[in-house]
Amino acid sequence: MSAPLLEVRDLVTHFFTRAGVVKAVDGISFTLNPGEVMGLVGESGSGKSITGFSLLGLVDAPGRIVAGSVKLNGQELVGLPQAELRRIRGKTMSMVFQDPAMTLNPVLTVRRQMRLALAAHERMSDAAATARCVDVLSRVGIPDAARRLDSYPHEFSGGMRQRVALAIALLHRPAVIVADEPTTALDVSIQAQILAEMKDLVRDSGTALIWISHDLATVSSLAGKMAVMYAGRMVETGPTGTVLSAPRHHYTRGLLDSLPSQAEPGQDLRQIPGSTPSLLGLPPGCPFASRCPAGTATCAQVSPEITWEGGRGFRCHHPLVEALA
Ligand SMILES: Nc1ncnc2c1ncn2[C@@H]1O[C@H](COP(=O)(O)OP(=O)(O)OP(=O)(O)O)[C@@H](O)[C@H]1O
Repeated sequence: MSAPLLEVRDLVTHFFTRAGVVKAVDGISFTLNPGEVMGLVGESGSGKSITGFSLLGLVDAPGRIVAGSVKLNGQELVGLPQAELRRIRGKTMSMVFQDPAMTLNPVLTVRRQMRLALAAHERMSDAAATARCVDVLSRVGIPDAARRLDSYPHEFSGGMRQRVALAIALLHRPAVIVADEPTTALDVSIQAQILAEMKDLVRDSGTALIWISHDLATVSSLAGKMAVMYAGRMVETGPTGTVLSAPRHHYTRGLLDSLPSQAEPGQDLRQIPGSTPSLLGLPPGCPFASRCPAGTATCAQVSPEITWEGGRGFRCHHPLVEALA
C-alpha cells in the first residue's frame, strides 16, 4: 500500500511559559489520503488550532513541537528550516483561519494579494494569473469574480471575505487544506452554503481537508472521519458515522449528550459536569477522569494508551460498548 498523503505520528507541542509548560498538543496521530476530510473537534482550548498550526510549522515561541512526526508525501516536516516550510505552506498545504483578517491585507486589492500569493511560488504571466484568480474565486462562490478582483476586502460581506481567504488558500491547488473554524463567525445560512461548496471542492479536486470545529453538526455533514480532542490529547478517532452513533469514549458521549437534539423538549441541555483541566498541571492519568461517569482510581493515576480496533481508536480504561439509542 502506498504511503498516506499526510501522516501524523505522536505529535507533541508545548508552550514553555513563565508559569510552566503548557501541554497544548500531547500525542496526536492520524493519516489523511487525497480527497479525505477529517473533522477535528473538541471544546475551546483542547488544542485543535495548535494541532493545525503545528502541521504547518506555524507555532511561534514560546511554543514548539517537542516530539513526533508530520510527513507530507513521505517528507518529514518536523525540524525543517522555516525557508523550506515556507515553500510548502500555501503551495502543498495551506490554512484557512476563523478570521479572514488573518489572511487578508485590508489595504491591498484582492487582485494584488492573490498576485503576491501566486508570485511566492510560481512565475506566471498577468493573463495566466488573472485567469487562475478568477477561476478559484468562482469556485468558492464569488459571483462576477473578474470584476470583484479590484475590490478591497472591506467591500465584501463577512461570508464573501471568508470565501476570498479560502480562494487564496486554494490558489496553488494544495494537496491538504487545514481549515480552522472558517464558518464559525458566519450566519447559519452562509455556513451551510460554504459547507456545500467545500464538499464540492474536495470531490472535484481531490484535496484533503482537515476541518477544525467545535460543532459536531458541521463535522458530521462534511467529514468522513473525525478525531475528538480533550486537553491536548486525541481521545477518540474513527469514521464519523461510527464515532457519533457508537462513541467509545465517555467524553465523546458527553459532547453528544449536550447537543440540542439530544435534550428533552423543555429541558435544559445536559452539560458535562466539572470543567476542563488546566494544561499547565495535567493530572497523571486520563485528563477526563474527574468528570467521567466511569472514572476510577486507575483512571486518575494511569494515562490510558490508545486502543486501535479496526479503523477506530480510543484512549479509555473503561470504554463504552453500547451504541447510542
Ligand atoms: N502562545 C501561547 N502561550 C501559552 N499557551 C498557549 C499559547 N497559544 C495557545 N496556548 C494554549 O494552548 C491550548 C490549546 O489552544 P488551541 O488554540 O489549540 O485550542 P482550541 O481547541 O483551538 O480552542 P478554540 O476552539 O478556542 O480555538 C490552550 O489551552 C492555550 O491556552
